[in-house]
Amino acid sequence: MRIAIMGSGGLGGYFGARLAQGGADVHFVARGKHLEAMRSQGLRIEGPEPLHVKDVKVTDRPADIGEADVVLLCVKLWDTQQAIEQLRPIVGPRTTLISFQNGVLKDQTLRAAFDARQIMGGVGYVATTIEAPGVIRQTGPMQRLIFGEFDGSRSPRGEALLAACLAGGIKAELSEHIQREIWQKFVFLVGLSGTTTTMRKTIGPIRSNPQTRAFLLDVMREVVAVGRAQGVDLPEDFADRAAMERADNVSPDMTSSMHHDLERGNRLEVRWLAGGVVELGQAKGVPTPLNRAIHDILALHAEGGPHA
Ligand SMILES: NC(=O)C1=CN([C@@H]2O[C@H](COP(=O)(O)OP(=O)(O)OC[C@H]3O[C@@H](n4cnc5c(N)ncnc54)[C@H](OP(=O)(O)O)[C@@H]3O)[C@@H](O)[C@H]2O)C=CC1
Ligand SMILES: CC(C)(CO)C(=O)C(=O)O
Repeated sequence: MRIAIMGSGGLGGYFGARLAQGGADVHFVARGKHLEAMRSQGLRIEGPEPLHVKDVKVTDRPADIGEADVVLLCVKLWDTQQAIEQLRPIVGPRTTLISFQNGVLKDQTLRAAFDARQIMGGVGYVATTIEAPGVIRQTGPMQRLIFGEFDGSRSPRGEALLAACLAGGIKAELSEHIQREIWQKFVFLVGLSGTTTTMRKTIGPIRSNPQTRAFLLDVMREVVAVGRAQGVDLPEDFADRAAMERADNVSPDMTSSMHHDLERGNRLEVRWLAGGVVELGQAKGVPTPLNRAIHDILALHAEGGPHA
C-alpha cells in the first residue's frame, strides 16, 4: 500500500513515521528546512515512544511519488487548497483520501476537489509539534487515529489501512460513525484550543481553576448545541460528561496545536475552530457568544506575527 503523507509536521510526521516503522510504503511530502533535515538525517520522534526512521522517502514534489493508494492530508487548514492542487497528479481513480486535519468543514473542501467516493473521514489524536527540522516532539502518551467510511460500512480499504496502522503501533480504529467521531473531537478541540490559546496556559491549570473550568465547559456546550442543530448525533450532555472527562484525563502539561502556533507567531486555525462554530451556529440560529469572544480575542494574532 503506497501511502502519501501530505504535510509531515506534528500530525503527518508522527503517524507517517509509525506507519513506516510498521513496514508501510510511506512517502512524505515536506518543504523547507524540515525537508532538508528529513533527507539528511531521517525523521525523529521524541517523547514517550521515541522513534528514528532513518531512510525516509521524502519530496517537495508530490508528482514524483506516482499514484498513491492512500493520501493522508495533514497540512494546516490554511494550506489545504494549495495542497489539493499539488496532490492532483498522485490521485488516480483508486486513490483514497483522508483528512486528519482538525475541524468539521475539511471534508467538504475535499469533496469539492475530488470524487466523494474516494474520501473517507478521519480524526487524529496526538499532541505533537515540529521541535526542530526533522524532529517531532510528542507531549503525553495519547496517540490514536480513527477513520471510516461516511456510509458506516467496514470497507476493504479501511481494513487495509487499519492493518498498516496497527503494524506500526498506532492505536487505530475503523469507525462506523465517523461523522460523529469528527464532531466529538471538534467539541473537545474547540474547548482546548480556545482556552489554552486565549489564556496562554496548558490544560492543567485551566481545568483546576473553577472559573476557567466553567468557561471551558460552556465553550464546549456551545459546540454541542451547534452540532445537534446541524443534525449530528451528539448526546445533549456530551460536553458535560465525555468531553470534560477527556479534558480531565489528558496530561496536565498538554496544550493545543493552536496554542503552540500562537507562541511561535504562526498563523492560527481559529477561523475554522471557534470561528467555524460561530459560522455554523449563525446558519442555524444557535447563539455562540463564547466562541465569538475567542475568535475576536485572537483576531489580531490569526495571521501570525510576534505577540507580547
Ligand atoms: N499537531 C497535533 O498535535 C495535531 C494536529 N492536528 C491538525 O492537523 C493539521 C496539521 O497540524 P500540524 O501537523 O500540527 O501542523 P504542522 O505545521 O506541524 O505540520 C504541517 C506541515 O505541513 C507542511 N506543509 C504545508 N503545506 C505543504 C505543502 N504544500 N508541501 C509540503 N509541505 C507542506 C508545513 O510546512 P511549513 O512549516 O513550511 O508551513 C508543515 O511542515 C491541523 O489541521 C491541526 O489542527 C490534529 C491532531 C493533532
Ligand atoms: C487536542 C489535540 C492535541 C488532540 O489531538 C489536537 O488535535 C490539537 O491541538 O490540534
